[in-house]
Amino acid sequence: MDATLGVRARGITKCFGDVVALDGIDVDVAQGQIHGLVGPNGAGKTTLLGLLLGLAVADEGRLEILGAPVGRALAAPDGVAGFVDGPGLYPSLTARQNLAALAALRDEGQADVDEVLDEVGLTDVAGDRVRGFSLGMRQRLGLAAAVLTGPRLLVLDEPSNGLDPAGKNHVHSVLNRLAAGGTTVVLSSHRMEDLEALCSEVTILATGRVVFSGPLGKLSAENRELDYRLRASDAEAARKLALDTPGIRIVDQTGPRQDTEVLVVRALVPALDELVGRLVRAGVAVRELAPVVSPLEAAFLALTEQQEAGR
Ligand SMILES: Nc1ncnc2c1ncn2[C@@H]1O[C@H](COP(=O)(O)OP(=O)(O)OP(=O)(O)O)[C@@H](O)[C@H]1O
Repeated sequence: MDATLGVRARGITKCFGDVVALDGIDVDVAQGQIHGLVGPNGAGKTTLLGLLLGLAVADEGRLEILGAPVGRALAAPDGVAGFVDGPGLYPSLTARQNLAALAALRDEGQADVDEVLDEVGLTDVAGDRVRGFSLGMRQRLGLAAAVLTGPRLLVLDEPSNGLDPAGKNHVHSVLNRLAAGGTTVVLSSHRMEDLEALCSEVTILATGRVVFSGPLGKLSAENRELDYRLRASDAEAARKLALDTPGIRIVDQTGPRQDTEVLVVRALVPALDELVGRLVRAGVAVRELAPVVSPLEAAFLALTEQQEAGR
């Protein structure tokens, strides 16, 4: 057992009849880390989160949570909170009443309820019945309910679903605060930009197997060519310099939103650095330079394509 890990999974397999939802997966999540689960639909993310929440038991393998082995009982392990398939809330109660009921069960005070409502940005609607809440408001209230239990492992399935930008900021700041205080967070998402903003490590799942697990930096640092959007002060001069720079290829833009002021170049980072140097020396200003898809999304697509090709 490793007490420094929030989650340690070894050889975890979970089947539903003939469907192998998880196929012998290994995952480590350090305590106090925000860890993202990524993968195509049906990859096994929710199944894994369900095992962490004690909603199901693995068929094979060993799962340790917060340093303790998980038994065969269907119950949330001590210190674990969260939700899969949306939070369980009482629709006929108000947001405050939902949390107050939970706080009463745990002998928490009303002050905690108001504080956590404020933290998720629901103070203004605290007196409204949950029945009328949008998906994003429910997600935030579900997070508030989980936070109220003072979890040491927080497990969230698609917590960003339905969130507007303000809601997303609230959720991110709650998760960052919890992690800074030592809470381990494991969450799934299809939104790469959220994962990149929040997570230090990710696990990519495809058809029940781990395709990658580790720091985001390791994914971006891998020797992979990416497509970059380049907007320069002189588009024609930039195009000529790009054509002359070894290791740079110009990619035709497709789709209805072609922008003649923007060049899309495919390159490894050193060739891109060389091109930027040449642009600057030629007096061409670089106004925008960013990957067309993020390194996580590119790695995710490449890894899952590789796996599909190998099947
Ligand atoms: N209760 C269940 N009964 C039968 N099959 C299930 C059950 N739960 C999950 N599965 C199957 O297990 C596989 C993994 O599903 P899971 O929900 O874990 O994937 P996911 O990565 O969360 O997908 P999504 O991104 O669509 O939420 C899928 O093939 C799914 O159909």
